[in-house]
Amino acid sequence: MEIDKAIRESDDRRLKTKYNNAVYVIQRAFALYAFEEVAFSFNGGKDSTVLLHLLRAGYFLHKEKPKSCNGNQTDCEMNFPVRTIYFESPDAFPEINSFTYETATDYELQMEIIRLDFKSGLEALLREKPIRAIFLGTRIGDPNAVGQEQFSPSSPGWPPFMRVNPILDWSYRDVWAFLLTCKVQYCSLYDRGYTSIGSIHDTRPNALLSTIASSSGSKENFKPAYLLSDGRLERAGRANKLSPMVSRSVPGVSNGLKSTDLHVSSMLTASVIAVGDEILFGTTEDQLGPSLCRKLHSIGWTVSHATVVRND
Ligand SMILES: Cc1cc2nc3c(=O)[nH]c(=O)nc-3n(C[C@H](O)[C@H](O)[C@H](O)COP(=O)(O)O)c2cc1C
Ligand SMILES: Nc1ncnc2c1ncn2[C@@H]1O[C@H](COP(=O)(O)OP(=O)(O)OP(=O)(O)O)[C@@H](O)[C@H]1O
Repeated sequence: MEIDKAIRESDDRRLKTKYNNAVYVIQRAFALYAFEEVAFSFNGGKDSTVLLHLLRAGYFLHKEKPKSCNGNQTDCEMNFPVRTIYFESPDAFPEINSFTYETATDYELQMEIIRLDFKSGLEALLREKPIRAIFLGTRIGDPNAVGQEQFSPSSPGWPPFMRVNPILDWSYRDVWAFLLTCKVQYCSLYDRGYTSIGSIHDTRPNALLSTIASSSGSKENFKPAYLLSDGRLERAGRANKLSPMVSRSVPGVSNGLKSTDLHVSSMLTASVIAVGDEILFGTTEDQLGPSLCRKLHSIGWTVSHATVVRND
């Protein structure tokens, strides 16, 4: 199995630990549920691409290799029998759609396309199929990961199934370390500065990866997603990270990117307050404030005030 080999040969110890733990969770799920009772929720995003390869590795390690292969079975020859579900939306990027379809063909995934919202789609699926557990590429830091564990029952009001989150504890860096170490394909948008991908209306390249100052007037280019140094800012290009009040004011027009930009730049204003007698005494220089201002500016915020106040 190429993935397993690539990780074993890597000298990234942290990645090895993350990989082993994720594969352990996958094998636990395969031991708890029959293959026809599990599904893999795949949307062509970077996290679900990682999960696809982990699942194939976990499945391969879980199953005994057929004797006739003499251990020489290649990845392409390995049939992966887990049902794959993709909630296809008319608002998805064409690059995401084509990557999802191409990957399903390349890895012979039994992919079902669902053209309903998540909840209704899952209700319909569970009425028809004996599914009890669904693998997701959810990670800590995703807004919907709050309160979740590696095995978390679906929320109240949702159809009943177990959410299995093998990469819940993976960081942004871990995701890219895995994709680059294993040399697997990922959606081309990530090479154009997109770091987390929602719909065409609410997602744009991450400004922290811009190669030019926004004021210079020349065409803006973006570095690849794996060069983002602070993974906590991976959702900086997604408008729905904004407060509900700000998000609601973004109209759902077909070319929503421009109007989102307008709202982001006109509505996101910050004041930076440094607290410290030592700064006011002049014995310490405030280094955090200026660096925070630079960071906020680089992701499109306006800083209206920067102040130093006393400890009390
Ligand atoms: C297979 C699947 C199961 C889900 N189960 C739940 C759930 O139990 N409770 C819930 O609030 N949201 C559930 N969701 C919605 C996700 O929490 C989330 O909104 C979605 O993955 C989009 O994430 P994003 O905003 O990071 O793109 C589920 C989504 C999928 C695809
Ligand atoms: N449209 C969808 N169809 C199927 N599964 C989905 C869909 N949207 C989200 N999911 C599931 O939810 C997980 C978390 O979604 P999320 O958007 O955070 O990650 P991602 O799309 O894999 O990567 P990125 O954060 O770069 O967009 C996915 O990995 C996938 O398992």
